[in-house]
Amino acid sequence: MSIFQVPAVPATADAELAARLQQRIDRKTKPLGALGRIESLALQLGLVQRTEAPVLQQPQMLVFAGDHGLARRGVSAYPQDVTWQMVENMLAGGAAVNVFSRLAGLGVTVVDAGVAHDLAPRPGLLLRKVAPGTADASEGPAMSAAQCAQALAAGAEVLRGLPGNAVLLGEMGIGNTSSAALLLARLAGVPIEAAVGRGTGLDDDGLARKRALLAQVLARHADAQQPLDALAALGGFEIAMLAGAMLQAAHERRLIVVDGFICAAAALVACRLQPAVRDYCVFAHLGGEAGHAALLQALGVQPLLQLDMRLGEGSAAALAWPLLQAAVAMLREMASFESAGVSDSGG
Ligand SMILES: O=C(O)c1ccc[n+]([C@@H]2O[C@H](COP(=O)([O-])O)[C@@H](O)[C@H]2O)c1
Ligand SMILES: Cc1cc2nc[nH]c2cc1C
Repeated sequence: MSIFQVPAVPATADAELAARLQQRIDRKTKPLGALGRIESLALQLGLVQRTEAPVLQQPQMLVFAGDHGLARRGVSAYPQDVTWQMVENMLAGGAAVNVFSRLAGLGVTVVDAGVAHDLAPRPGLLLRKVAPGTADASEGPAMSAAQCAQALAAGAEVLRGLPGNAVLLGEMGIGNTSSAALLLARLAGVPIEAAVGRGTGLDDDGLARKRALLAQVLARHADAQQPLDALAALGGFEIAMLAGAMLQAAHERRLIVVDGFICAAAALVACRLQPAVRDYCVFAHLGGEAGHAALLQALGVQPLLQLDMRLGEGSAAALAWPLLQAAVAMLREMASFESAGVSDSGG
């Protein structure tokens, strides 16, 4: 059976560097703290890169796609075929993630983590399919332990081969808000009713059915308490690959921009395995999916944006990217009170 070796993740904490970064930020020509979250972002980027002058090099947008056995149980407002159809749309450049990534100057790579359809090889697509979709988690584990380890390792491997020092992570998978909600309930103890949302747009009856089914699924896998056991039992392949990619990215001290609810659930898995992963993550937004706020709270993080989005794909990560660029530019290019000859009455 394949085993996934959880990579070591160095802590970013460095009190001396943090003090120097804060001093540098405070000497910029602005009232103390006036750039708000851009300032804390700049501090985080400096600590991740261990420098007072961070730089963002060759950022990569990766979209992990996978299908879910649970989708056959009516947990989504859309049919499973939308997963591969949207992958085709992404490869043709027509999805929201493509449009927003183009605006931000980011290339998009799609990773087939387990789509239930054969995708023809072509540029921009990495074929890493573990299986054509997970098993139905209401009947048994979504993945075997070996499949789960394979997916984690494949996610890490995708990262290992990548240039640059920043990755933006998104996903596509009809039914994957169910896996994300189940992981939130299991790994953070959030009541399943609060963790489950409308996903792609279930109506009230659909939401009630989804809640009832996922409560049963959670009870069925009551023994899967440890992060990797929970991940295998509850799915899915794209979430496991995302978690593996995050662990490897943090191991390599790369910055990670986490997209929406499902990506944040993958971050929860990664952080339960290696808590220091959180220091490398920027959480792009708080979206409209019901459990998203509880998930970010469980992680102890603040999102950058709040735009009522609930699309996934990496769309919000692409929108957040210019804010990271702004944080770096502020540190590197903005004048200080001394260099600009501006009076500093701030003490
Ligand atoms: O990332 C989010 O916050 C988000 C919230 C709701 C839905 N989605 C997307 O919608 C799909 C999952 O929704 P569902 O209803 O099929 O579970 C999947 O392709 C996700 O990318 C994504
Ligand atoms: C059309 C569509 C696009 C998506 N992008 C991410 N999840 C999605 C779900 C649907 C249904």
